Amino acid sequence: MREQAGSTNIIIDDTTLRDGEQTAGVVFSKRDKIAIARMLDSIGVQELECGIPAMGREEREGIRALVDLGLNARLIAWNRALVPDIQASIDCGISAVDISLPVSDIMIRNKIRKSRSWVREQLKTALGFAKQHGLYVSVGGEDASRADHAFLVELMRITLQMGGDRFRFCDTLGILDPFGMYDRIRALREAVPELAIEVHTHNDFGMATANTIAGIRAGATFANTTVNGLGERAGNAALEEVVMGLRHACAMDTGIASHRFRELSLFVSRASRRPLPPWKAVVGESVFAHESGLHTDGVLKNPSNYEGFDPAEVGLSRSIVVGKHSGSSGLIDRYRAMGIAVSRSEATRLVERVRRVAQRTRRPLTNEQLLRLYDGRGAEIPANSFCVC
Ligand SMILES: CC(=O)SCCNC(=O)CCNC(=O)[C@H](O)C(C)(C)COP(=O)(O)OP(=O)(O)OC[C@H]1O[C@@H](n2cnc3c(N)ncnc32)[C@H](O)[C@@H]1OP(=O)(O)O
Ligand SMILES: O=C(O)CCC(=O)C(=O)O
Repeated sequence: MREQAGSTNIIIDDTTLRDGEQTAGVVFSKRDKIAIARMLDSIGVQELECGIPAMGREEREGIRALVDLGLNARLIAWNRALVPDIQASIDCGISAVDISLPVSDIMIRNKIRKSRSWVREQLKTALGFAKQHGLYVSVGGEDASRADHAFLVELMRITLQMGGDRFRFCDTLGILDPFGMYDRIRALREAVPELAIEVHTHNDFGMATANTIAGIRAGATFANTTVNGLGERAGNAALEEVVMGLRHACAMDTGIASHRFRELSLFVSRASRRPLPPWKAVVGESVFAHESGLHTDGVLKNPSNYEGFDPAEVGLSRSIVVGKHSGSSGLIDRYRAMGIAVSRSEATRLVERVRRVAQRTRRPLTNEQLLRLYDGRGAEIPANSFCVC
């Protein structure tokens, strides 16, 4: 198992407890929030966006309970650029805040119905208040991907001058592609190299993870993620995908211990009541299941033929499925696991029968079915006796 590639200065700010819970219809119990925060902390996630104090008493109590855990991870709370919101964060014992402002003309005009100068002044007021209270501040540029570059640079310079700690570039609608993301972040890095950039992406076109990684490659050092990619509409960039993608596609290690990803994903899936698809990248139960004859043969000879990383790295294990697309190598291996030695010529004969059964039942075969085929009783198997594997 390889947990540590060259380690980097990338900070994962996981927002499962904020944007993840904004998934329409999702509500975490206080107990689940605590358990999720503890798990994320224990695997080394450096920062948790943990909620929105302005939502009221119950949310504040939940945030306070997280503060009281004394985690290693920094807790950061989301706020509008309003002094009372920030005061509510302070009242929860929070020492780091995201101060969010819509920054595109579309949202400035049509959502908050204000002007660029209002945004500028409101940023100064809110950031000034937060800094007077000694808070760590990420300034959130909502809808930054549709904003004017020069205006973003102006806001970043205000942030820097007033002691803000970083700027969050949000692709709020998930409309960028990785090339666009790379160019936007690169240009902002070059314009204001002294201010750290955080990337927050959405998955509306299935590009959230790719866009996050593109942002990191362009120089962002903070990345927002959510477990299982929960989040508004099509969700955010998935923690497990970003961490494993950075590690294996970019040789950048976040230092996060990935071997509990499957356990974490199952927990969040249950807590959010959002099922985890078997094919879910990185953590789905089937992502290391091999059926196709040529793949199975390759994997059995050496797993690296068809696996981008060792399943143990994320707490999964490999399985060989016998079904319609199987070949003799996979079948021999499966019978061997059942304690039965099958020759290649026997396997070739059996493959034909396996295919017929799988075609009829439209499912992989169970050990019991394979035993019956081996004993020559396959034709007796009634279709309705087959279980789903
Ligand atoms: C892109 C994102 O994910 S941002 C995070 C979004 N998350 C949420 O909305 C979940 C939690 N939200 C809530 O509980 C509520 O919306 C609250 C507590 C924040 C605000 O509730 P309410 O006061 O009832 O107002 P409502 O929900 O209608 O919010 C709209 C108001 O916020 C203002 N607003 C929106 N964003 C901002 C901002 N970043 N800074 C300042 N004001 C803002 C709007 O202009 C509007 O004010 P107006 O009525 O004067 O035009
Ligand atoms: O911090 C912000 O500005 C908003 C973050 C967000 O959830 C978004 O823009 O999608």
